[in-house]
Amino acid sequence: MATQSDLFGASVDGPSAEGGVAGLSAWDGVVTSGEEAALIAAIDACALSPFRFQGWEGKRLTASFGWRYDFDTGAFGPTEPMPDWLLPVRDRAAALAGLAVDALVQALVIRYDPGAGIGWHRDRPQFEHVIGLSLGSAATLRLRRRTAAGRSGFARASAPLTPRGLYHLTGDVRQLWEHSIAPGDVPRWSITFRSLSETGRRAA
Ligand SMILES: O=C(O)CCC(=O)C(=O)O
Ligand SMILES: [Fe+2]
Repeated sequence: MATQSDLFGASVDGPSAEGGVAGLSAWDGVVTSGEEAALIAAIDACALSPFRFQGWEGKRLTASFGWRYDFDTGAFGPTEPMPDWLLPVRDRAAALAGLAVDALVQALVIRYDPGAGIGWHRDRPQFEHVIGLSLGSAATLRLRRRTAAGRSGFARASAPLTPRGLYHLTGDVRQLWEHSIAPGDVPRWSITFRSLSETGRRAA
């Protein structure tokens, strides 16, 4: 049975400690261990390529379905449709987040080999809701938000990502906070579903 923890058990340091991190929810045990193994095998069977950003190549391996934002060129547009094996998890993700299934038009699959992580960022404004499923191993979603105090001031928070668990980023955590995952020493896989924002729909 999936359980939801509002605020995700996030621990927050600094100025926004009382407020927590609005917009962050998570559910444990959203897929079974058998489903997890099948999803990992399906991701590994995708044509994964290293994440590229303006000529720089990252260590994580990715493939996009439905819609694609190319960080190398800034191009945004439709791509290969979501494969059938992603649809049951997409439907579960949408139901838990309270969204229509057809709202989640993008899926990004990622494999993080040991030493691969994801640096500080906010997801592209062409997307709205962000829902991530973690597979294979635990990780920590690190969060930071610039404070009024000055250029180097950040409020920081973190939330545990459990394997087979799902997290949803909307509202403040999506719009105001940046997130990152430190490189691990064991592999981790993730599937991130996203809806289009008004900006994304206009660009489509
Ligand atoms: O692997 C994850 O759960 C995070 C992925 C992520 O932040 C992204 O692709 O924007
Ligand atoms: Fe992200």
